[in-house]
Amino acid sequence: MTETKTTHVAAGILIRPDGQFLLGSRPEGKPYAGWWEFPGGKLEAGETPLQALVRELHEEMGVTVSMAQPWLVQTFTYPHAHVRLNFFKVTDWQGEPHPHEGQAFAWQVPGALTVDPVLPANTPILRGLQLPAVLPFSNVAELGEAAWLRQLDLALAQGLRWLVLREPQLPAAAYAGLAAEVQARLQPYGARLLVHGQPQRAHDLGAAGVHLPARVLMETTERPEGWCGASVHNATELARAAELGLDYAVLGAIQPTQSHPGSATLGWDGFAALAGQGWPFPVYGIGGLKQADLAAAQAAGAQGVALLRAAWQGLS
Ligand SMILES: Nc1nc2c([nH]c(=O)n2[C@@H]2O[C@H](COP(=O)(O)OP(=O)(O)OP(=O)(O)O)[C@@H](O)[C@H]2O)c(=O)[nH]1
Ligand SMILES: [Mg+2]
Repeated sequence: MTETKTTHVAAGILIRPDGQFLLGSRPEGKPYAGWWEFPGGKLEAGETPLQALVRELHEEMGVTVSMAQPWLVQTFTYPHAHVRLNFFKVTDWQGEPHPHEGQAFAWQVPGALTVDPVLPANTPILRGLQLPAVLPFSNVAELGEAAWLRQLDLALAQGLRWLVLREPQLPAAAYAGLAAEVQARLQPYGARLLVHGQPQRAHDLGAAGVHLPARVLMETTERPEGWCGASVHNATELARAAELGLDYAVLGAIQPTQSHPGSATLGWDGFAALAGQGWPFPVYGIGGLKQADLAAAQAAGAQGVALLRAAWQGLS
């Protein structure tokens, strides 16, 4: 039997207040020289990922990390190594990046890279960086179509760029008609529609992607095309989402909700225990949340909050 040795790596995503993040080119003489990566390197014996991150960023570019949050964990098999990459979001540091190893640096806008190629293991990370902090779910069921579309227009003008169209009460034809209305509104903003339900439905409606209910997630065996996330409630469902290589998961319920009365709730402690297990995608909290819960969510390790009723309140 052959045993695959795992190389543990820590890498830092330096994020400026304007949202741009830093990539560096790999120096000559290393595998994948010239490819773009997040600065970082291998853990030394006895080091934690955070300790390795702090050391590597200092060695490679003279930056002193003062604030770093563990973000995604990605495993990947290269011809030269099987790597386990611990990515951190670095939001505060001292010193300007200096190329101590002859590398080049480039600040990049999420979703609009100007450099290539990027190391193949980083593709999901670059997708994750495009996801919003607040993921809105539609609420036609409660507001009615006309009133909700008015709120959607306001939200788009205020920056909404992602939408999960979840209306399980609508028959297929009515859902398709609504999706077309919504697409026409999102398109001028370059906003993305995620259809709720089966992957085939998203394909037929020409949406940017699909949001799988947990039941559909558990019967899905191949990663759907386009953007794909899922609703999850436990470690088993999170593990399935990871196997499929999904872009995000929405984990809940955090608090009791009107849309799912009587469901079990996790609270932020329960959320943190599940979401903190080193998933390769960002995890949102959902269930009875408001915009004002964003800080608590992120403190619990969340990408942000998925909002249903609260996404459409207080807009004017
Ligand atoms: N630093 C870094 N390494 C990455 C990224 N993505 C990725 O697949 N890797 C892989 O992780 C491994 C470790 O990276 P490294 O070569 O930077 O290690 P290091 O700085 O300790 O260098 P060394 O080899 O001189 O000790 C490499 O196999 C590299 O291909 C990334 O974004 N940043
Ligand atoms: Mg390195």
